[in-house]
Amino acid sequence: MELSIGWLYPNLMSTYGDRGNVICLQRRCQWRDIQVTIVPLDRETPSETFQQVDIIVGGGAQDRQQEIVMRDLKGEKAFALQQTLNNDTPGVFTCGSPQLLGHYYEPALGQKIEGLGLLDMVSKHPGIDAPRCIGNVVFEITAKPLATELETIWGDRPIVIGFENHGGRTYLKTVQHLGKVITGYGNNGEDGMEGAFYHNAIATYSHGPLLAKNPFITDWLLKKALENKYQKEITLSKLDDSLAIAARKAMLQRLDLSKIIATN
Ligand SMILES: NC(=O)CC[C@H](N)C(=O)O
Repeated sequence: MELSIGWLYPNLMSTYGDRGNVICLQRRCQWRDIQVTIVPLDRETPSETFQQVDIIVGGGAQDRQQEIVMRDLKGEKAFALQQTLNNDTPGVFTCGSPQLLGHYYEPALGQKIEGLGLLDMVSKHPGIDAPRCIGNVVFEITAKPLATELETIWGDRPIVIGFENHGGRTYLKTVQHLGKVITGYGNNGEDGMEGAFYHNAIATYSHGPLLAKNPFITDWLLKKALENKYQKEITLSKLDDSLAIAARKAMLQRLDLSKIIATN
């Protein structure tokens, strides 16, 4: 079997280590003898390519880079990306990239950046004096049917452990939340909710990188992508996740959560 991973604007949207998500997907494919190609979806890339990949990964970026990306991601490319996500292609979008999938992002300085409007939500930076939302974040995925699917893969509650670093605050309208915050800020530090879930697209504020600390999300993305591509049910072989599990335990202990959450 083979998969292609589309990586949105690798040069402009890799400020926060989210390249690690691409590496995790690649490695977990290679360990299972699944051929994998990484396809940069960049300024030089023709719009058709945005529709030819099996998984999409979008990372975090600074406000200035988000503006450059949105200028490029207009018209045909925007349409192609919308089609891809509406056709249930799985994707993981972190921090700056979900802000661009919503209606708009208002930075602290400069003009409002119009987004794709695919996710019914808006993001605003409260101003240069407002504190950034920085730190370790733990949340439980509650979005349907994702939560149940993840629990089946992981054999445990889908508790996500990550790291957030954002000035923007996101407010959801009709789109489903990804999960409920256990510790950290989440979407806006006010409503206790984190991320968004749309078709098979996971939008989150969590870096980490997300997929290294939460291998069950990596496997869910791969399973969905293979099932879409080969039109049959896929059961992925188990991998040795003992290092990731040890890292998760250490972090829960550090955050004084190990008594409340017994997780893999
Ligand atoms: N980590 C990020 O991607 C940051 C996104 C955005 N520029 C913000 O500060 O809100």
